[in-house]
Amino acid sequence: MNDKLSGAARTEALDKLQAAGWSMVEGRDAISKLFKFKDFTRAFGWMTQAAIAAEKMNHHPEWSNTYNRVEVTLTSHDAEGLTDRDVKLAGIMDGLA
Ligand SMILES: C[C@H](O)[C@H](O)[C@H]1CNC2=NC(N)=NC(=O)C2=N1
Repeated sequence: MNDKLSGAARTEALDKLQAAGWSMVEGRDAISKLFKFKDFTRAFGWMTQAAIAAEKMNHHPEWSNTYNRVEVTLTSHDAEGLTDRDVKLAGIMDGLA
């Protein structure tokens, strides 16, 4: 699928994501954010909700969890870069946190 973000739409989307704590991944067209929770139960509960939302969108995060922290990377593998799907999933994840 070739729906990679570009031009003004990309700049605007990345500005908003950066203001929300997301940053560009070095060497990849991807964004990442470290989510921190009170404890493991909160972290895993959030992951469960985010996983259900991701599955509904058929758009899946790269992520890892250690105790109360979840490191998330988003990119669109089929487009080999950032798309609206990443922006949407990032917004959902922020809303659930
Ligand atoms: C076959 C299936 O539709 C694809 O593999 C989907 C599933 N989830 C996905 N998630 C992400 N992040 N990128 C993709 O390109 C992607 N593709």
